[in-house]
Parts: sequence; structure tokens; C-alpha cells
Amino acid sequence: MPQCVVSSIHNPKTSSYKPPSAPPVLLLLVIAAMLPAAASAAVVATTPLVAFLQRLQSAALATLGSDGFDPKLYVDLPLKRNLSEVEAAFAALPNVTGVVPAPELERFVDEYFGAAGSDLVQAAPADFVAEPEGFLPKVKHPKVRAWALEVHALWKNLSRREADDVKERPELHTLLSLPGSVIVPGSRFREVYYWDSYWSIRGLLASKMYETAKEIARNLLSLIEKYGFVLNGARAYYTNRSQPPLLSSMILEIYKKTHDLKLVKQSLPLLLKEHKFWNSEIHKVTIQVARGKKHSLSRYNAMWNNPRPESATTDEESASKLSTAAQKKNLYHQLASTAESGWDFSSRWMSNSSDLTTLETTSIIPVDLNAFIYKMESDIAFFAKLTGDSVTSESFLAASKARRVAITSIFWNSQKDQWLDYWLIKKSNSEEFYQWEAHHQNHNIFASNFVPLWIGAYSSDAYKDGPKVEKVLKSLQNSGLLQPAGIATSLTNTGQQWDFPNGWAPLQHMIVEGLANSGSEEARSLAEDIAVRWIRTNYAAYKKTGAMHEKYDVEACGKIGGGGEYKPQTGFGWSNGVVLAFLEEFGWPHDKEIDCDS
Ligand SMILES: OC[C@H]1O[C@H](O[C@H]2O[C@H](CO)[C@@H](O)[C@H](O)[C@H]2O)[C@H](O)[C@@H](O)[C@@H]1O
Repeated sequence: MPQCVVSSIHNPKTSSYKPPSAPPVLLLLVIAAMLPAAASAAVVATTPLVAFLQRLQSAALATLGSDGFDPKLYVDLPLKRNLSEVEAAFAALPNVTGVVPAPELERFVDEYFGAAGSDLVQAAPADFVAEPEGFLPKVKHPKVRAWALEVHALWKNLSRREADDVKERPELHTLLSLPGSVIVPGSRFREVYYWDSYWSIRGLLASKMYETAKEIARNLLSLIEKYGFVLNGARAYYTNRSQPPLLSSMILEIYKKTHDLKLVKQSLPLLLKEHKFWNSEIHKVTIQVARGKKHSLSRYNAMWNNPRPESATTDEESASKLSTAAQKKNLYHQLASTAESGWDFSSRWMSNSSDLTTLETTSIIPVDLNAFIYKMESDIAFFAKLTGDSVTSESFLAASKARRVAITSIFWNSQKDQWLDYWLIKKSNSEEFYQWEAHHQNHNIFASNFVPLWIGAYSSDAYKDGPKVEKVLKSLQNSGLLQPAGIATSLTNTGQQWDFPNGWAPLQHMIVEGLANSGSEEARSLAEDIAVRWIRTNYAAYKKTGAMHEKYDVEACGKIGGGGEYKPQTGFGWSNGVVLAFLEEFGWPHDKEIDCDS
């Protein structure tokens, strides 16, 4: 099957948007046979319950059709009786040419399952008060203040405690039991998510809900205790992958507000375990640069090569375009690995942006992932120092320095003044490491190219032509990413949700915070300008729809986002968190209008 595929990462045919200065089209010669053995990673076995619910999901699609169908609903259903009993009743359902008639299916679901989401019960957090003391002191405008209090009140809607049955009869639930109460993103996302939690925590800290924030962090720590890493989310079908690793950042932000040394002490050994996971065989990649120096970096790589249970029917449909079992397996592995990135899905991971089956996520070293791991390393060094463990502190300081050098060597591009993802292409399969080549950097523009601002990666003086904040600032201004309502995710409109014209709260936040803390006046003023656009669009959409949204369309103020494999969701943990964090940082004077056209 060695096959030479010439593919374009930026596909002009599918791009409905032309930025002012379009990026040069980067033609990548992807030699399929030379890509790393993607499907070779370990596979975490699924549970019999997940496997059964997946069969129910397929049957439901056949009965109900794809209109308005959400596959995740079925793998979230809690059982009312033992699995064997439910399986027997399922097998006995009548079927007409292989399809269960709708009334029978409905009766079966009513009789044997609780409602999706009923395994978590809505419960106001104990530390919630309607107007916390010292809440957003810099927000003076009455309309904005009133709205911020409404957003703050949404924590009550998103807070859940486990139904008793989850602890008593865990075998009936795909929901994984956690020690504390939780904050969910909202709507179909009925359970805890890893990287979402960072921005929920940032908002909770602005809401002075320190105990709730700590409980979220402790829940995630308990996952490391049990699984060795933080799962994508707290469901049995998420045990085969993680998500962008931001737990140390959560602990750090909580520590900055509370000085809770006990939490730091509890976290440290578990963060060390998480660090191992991200530097384990499946995630670690070694690259040699011209002068022979080798750098270790990390990539996303899920332990799975089947359809994602929460989207199995969708994944099977995508794979139906491929002819061999090996190709399908590889696609499933790439789909799950892309979900690990949090950017599911995006042209960022595809060799042909109009074709989801060309996902190559495991063959890409992502800029943002390595920025997060750099931060994990320096946070661990700080925590170890706090607890008096100087040996660990020194070794993690050294690890963070090495990764910072690697980030500059591998990702920095001094023509574009951005950090670019690196595509792994081996010259031969017998090589143990990759040789760095300039043209393997992906020249397409993504918001992630600016995420190293968040970790202050610009101050490195080790390199002539190295990253400098002023240059990155200009590059961002000329990138085409800055839009009327915030930062676009990419410049390519593929219909995938992590692409143009969607803007996502976490990306706004990391870039704005990075600019604001850079020490440059000009960068801080751009940061505030972006934050104001983002706050206005969230406000306008909230006034129009009565809800906070998972993502927004940044082309115009007040527009909500779309695209992707599920309907746009509301709630929404990270959007609420980022609005509150921005209002805390920049405030809102009484004479500044909040409406879109002001
Ligand atoms: O059900 C499809 C996918 O949904 C999740 O991804 C999206 O929502 C998450 C929760 O807000 C968010 O963390 C992620 O960045 C979004 O793309 C889930 O994480 C995926 O694993 C899942 O397949």
C-alpha cells in the first residue's frame, strides 16, 4: 500500500474566506508509508455496557433516521436493571427487515433506562452567593454588572452532584463516580470535561467560589489516581484518551487565590504521574535539528482504534468512504486522537482540509500541547519548591528549560513570527527519531500558532531572530485571525467546528492573557480590544437567545457558532468562565457602551 499522496493543507476550494494577506498555500508531500505507525498504540478495552449502548445507538439511528439524531444520548443512558436483563429484552424486540419499529423502541427505552443526565442531580454549590463580596470590582456599568451577575448565577445551573445510584451500582452507569460535586459544560455535555474545567475554574475564582474550584481539581486528581492520567471526560467511553493537560494550571490559579498548600501537596505526586503519561512512549517524539541536537516533544495519541462510542454512528459513516479495514482502523485512531487535542475537528489536523478521512493528528507535533506541557513542568517545579522538594524542583526546572528551547527550535518561524505545528515525516522507518526540516512546519494560520504567548515563550534570547513579543503582536495583527467579534480559530472555512469562522472562549483567553501579561503596552491594549469584542458578542448573543454559547461566529458581534458533528450547545462552562475572567481583568467603566455597534 505504499502510496504517494500530494495534498494541500489549505484547500482554496473549501475556503469561503479570504484573509487580507492569504497565507502561501503549503503543499505537503505526505508519504503515507513514511508516517509513524499510527494505529500501533495500545488500546484500552471498552466496557460491556458501553458496547451494548453502542448497539442501541445503531438501532436507534436505523429506526429514527439521522435528522436531529445525537449518538451521544444513547451512551449516556443509565440502566434501570442489570445489563444481562436489558440485553435479553433488547434481543427480543421485534424487527421489521432489521429495523426495530419506533413505538417498540420508545417503550423499550422508557422501561429499561433512566433519562440521559439523570445520573447527575442539579445542586447549587455550597459556596454560591447571589452577589459575592468583592465581585468584579472594576465593572461599573450597571447593565454589564447585572449581566455578569446573571452569568455568575449560571454556576447553579451547571453544578451537579452524583445520584446515589452511581456509587451504589456503578455497573449501571457510563458516568464515572468522582469524589466531589462537579461543574459540567452544559447541554449534551452532561459530565466533567478535562480542559473545559480550567476556564470554569477561572470563572469560579472570579465568582469567589474557591471550594467549588478546589473540588473540581480534586475530582481530576482522583482520575489520575485511578487511570494514571486525566480522562477526556468522566464517562466510561473516555478512558482511552486525555485532553489538553491543564491540571497544573488549575492548581496554580487556585493556589494564587487561596494559598492552599495542602492541595499543592496532594497534587504533586499525581502531577508527576500525569507528566509521565504525556512523555510516555505513545506521546513522546524525538527530533534532531541540524547541528545534531535532539529535542523531546509530545503529540496527541489516543489508545483507541474503533469508532468513538459517543459518535460511533458518525465515525462509521466517515469510515465508509475508506476501503480497507486497516484504513478504517487508522481513521478511528486519528478521530480519537483528535478528540484528545480538544480541537475536534479542524483543518489543522487534515492533509486535505475538505476530507475528514485525511486526519493525521498523530503525525503532528502541536504547538499548544507543548506549551501546556512546558507550563506543567514549570508549575511542578514551583509546587515542588513550595513543598520543600528541591530535587524535583530542580529537575523540572531543567525539563521546562529544555522544552522551551525545543519549542523555539522546532516551532518558531522567524519569517512569519509565529510558532507553527510540525508535521512528522520520517525518511525511513528504521530511524529512531525525526530529522527537523523547515518545510515540515505547517504554514497555515491557526489561533494555536499564538498560544505560546500564554506561557511567555517570546522572551527567549537564546536565538538570533527568536520570538519577540512586538514581532508576534504584528504578526497576529496581520494574520487575518482578528475579526469583529474576536479571534478566529483558523482562516479556512471547512464546516468543522474548530475552524473559521468559529471563535472559542479558551483560545481568546490564552491569547488575551498572554498579550496582557507580556509587559508591552501595545500588546496589553490589543488584549483589551479583543476582550471587549468577545465580551460584547457574548452579551449580545445572551440578550438575543437567553443563553451563553459553547462557541461564537467571530465575523459579527452577537452571532453564535456552528459546524461540526453536533448541534451548537449552550450553558456554557468555559464561555461563562472567560467572560468573568475578562471582566475581572479589564473591568467595564460606567461610560463604555456594551452594545454591538458602540
Ligand atoms: O461528542 C463529540 C466530542 O465532543 C467533545 O468535544 C467538544 O466538547 C468538549 C466539551 O465542551 C470540548 O472539551 C471539546 O474541545 C469539544 O471539541 C468531546 O471532548 C470529544 O471527545 C467528543 O468526541
